Amino acid sequence: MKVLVLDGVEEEGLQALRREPDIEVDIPNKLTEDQLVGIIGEYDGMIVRSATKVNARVLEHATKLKVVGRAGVGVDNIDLAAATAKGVLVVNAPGGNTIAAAELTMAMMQSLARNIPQANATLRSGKWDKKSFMGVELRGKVLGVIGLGRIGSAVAKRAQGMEMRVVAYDPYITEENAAILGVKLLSLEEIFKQSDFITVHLPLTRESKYLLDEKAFETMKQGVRIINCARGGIIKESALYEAMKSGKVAGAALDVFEKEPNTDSPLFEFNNFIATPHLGASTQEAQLLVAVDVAEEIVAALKGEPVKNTVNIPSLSPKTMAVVSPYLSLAEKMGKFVAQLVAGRIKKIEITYDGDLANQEVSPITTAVIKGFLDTILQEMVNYVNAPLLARDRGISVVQKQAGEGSDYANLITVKAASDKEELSVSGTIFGRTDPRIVSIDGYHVDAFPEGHMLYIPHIDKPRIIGPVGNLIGAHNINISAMQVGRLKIGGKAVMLLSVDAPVPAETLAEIAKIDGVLGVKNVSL
Ligand SMILES: NC(=O)C1=CN([C@@H]2O[C@H](COP(=O)(O)OP(=O)(O)OC[C@H]3O[C@@H](n4cnc5c(N)ncnc54)[C@H](O)[C@@H]3O)[C@@H](O)[C@H]2O)C=CC1
Ligand SMILES: O=C(O)CCC(=O)C(=O)O
Repeated sequence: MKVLVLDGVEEEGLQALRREPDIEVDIPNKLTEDQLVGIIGEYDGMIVRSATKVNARVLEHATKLKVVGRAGVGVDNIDLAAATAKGVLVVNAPGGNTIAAAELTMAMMQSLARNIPQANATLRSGKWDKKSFMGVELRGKVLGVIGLGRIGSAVAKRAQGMEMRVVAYDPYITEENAAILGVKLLSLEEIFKQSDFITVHLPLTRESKYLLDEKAFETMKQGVRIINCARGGIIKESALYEAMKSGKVAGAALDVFEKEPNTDSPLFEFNNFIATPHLGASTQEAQLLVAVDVAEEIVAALKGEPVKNTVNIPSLSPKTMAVVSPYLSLAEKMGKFVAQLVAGRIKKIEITYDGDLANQEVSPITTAVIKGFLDTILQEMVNYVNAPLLARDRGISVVQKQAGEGSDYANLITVKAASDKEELSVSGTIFGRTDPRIVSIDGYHVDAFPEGHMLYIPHIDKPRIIGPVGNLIGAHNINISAMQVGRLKIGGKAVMLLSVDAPVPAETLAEIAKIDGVLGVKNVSL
């Protein structure tokens, strides 16, 4: 597999990728969009920061691409809708650059308060000018934080260390969580009214675009100072320009712009405006951390293992991850198993969770079943991102049920598939924490390790079935490594599940089907 690394991602952090013998890492110099379009078809994975635009055109040519990793937080340079439609997983590396961005915000705030960049420039131009640079103290000032997530919280803590009073607006966090930080949650209007400094730490979304516009500046305190180390476009630059011109805003610091790169903003005409070229994450520590994180995520994604920081499917909390990850592989295999057994046009897949799983967040396990099922029947790439969409597009209704009828197992997953011809169900469990088993097929008890090649033979429970089946398979020199037989009553219907070292050829299947009492025979490969 090949992974393309762009945008100067810290190479030292890519050890997780380099350790993988099956993964080749390419780190070319800067590529134009046309160059990227020309080569992207060779790659299974790619890692970017913010410069490369992973747009619909690039994704259209990415025929092998399975995962895009963002070495950082913001994914506005990646077309998520196009990636999802194509089944390309997008992962990011949040957390690694939190402190870097929070520290830059603090540096911006102190620079605004004390005119450090301007005084430095004046002095170096040969002027010892003390009078022009009278500053203000941060102590006792009100800091309005908009977006109290990872970075907003880190900024709040640091500002409190400087004896500022911190208030925040974030509709998605609770009063309790804000109170733990010693921060009071206010409405946006109150933030505008009360704050001496306002800093934004939220993603750029339809909702947050131009959150600070003409109207917002009007309601702010005279002499407010503004900082944006999050995303260009949260602040409307033309409105900021007018507010600085009128004197309403006493200073502004931007690390990010509506259009980047930007070297000729009209805002540069103001001496009380300071700017950096999107340096929020540019510390050695942050770049190493995000590279390490994203490289690990890419390896997990390419190996088909669970990923933590997915952007275009719901991220799993470490707690949920710990619960679901042992079941993902079993669930995928159960989906494959059912897909190979059930005949006809599939209409519905119902997944029921019992035991420990009855009260857990199991939707990723449901997705794993669907992924396994569709992987078996579709040519196109199926993954955790597009599996639910592909099922919906094919008119397959997916039903998830918890706390079913109860079972004797500590945990039990039952996958029931209904087609226009038949209904069939398979149950599986994990013994201990890691030992997967298929424990029933259509209500018939079995105990099979879901791996490799298997033969499923429903039959009538009577003598001279098992022996002839074994003889026919042995005659073709195929080794049987395990055999399970389940019946509900003597002489009734029974199922046989054989684990074999190779798929059984079609002609042998035909011979087995002719044995008196055999009701059907199917190869299953997991
Ligand atoms: N300048 C730079 O180099 C860097 C910029 N960033 C940017 O900083 C921003 C924040 O990053 P994190 O703190 O890691 O993200 P986060 O996801 O931890 O926090 C974002 C917070 O914004 C809140 N939020 C979302 N929509 C909102 C709205 N309409 N109004 C108010 N609050 C809203 C969320 O509830 C969340 O608490 C992101 O845009 C990220 O891309 C991050 C790292 C470096
Ligand atoms: O990678 C960078 O330099 C920018 C980081 C950033 O903006 C983010 O993580 O959202």
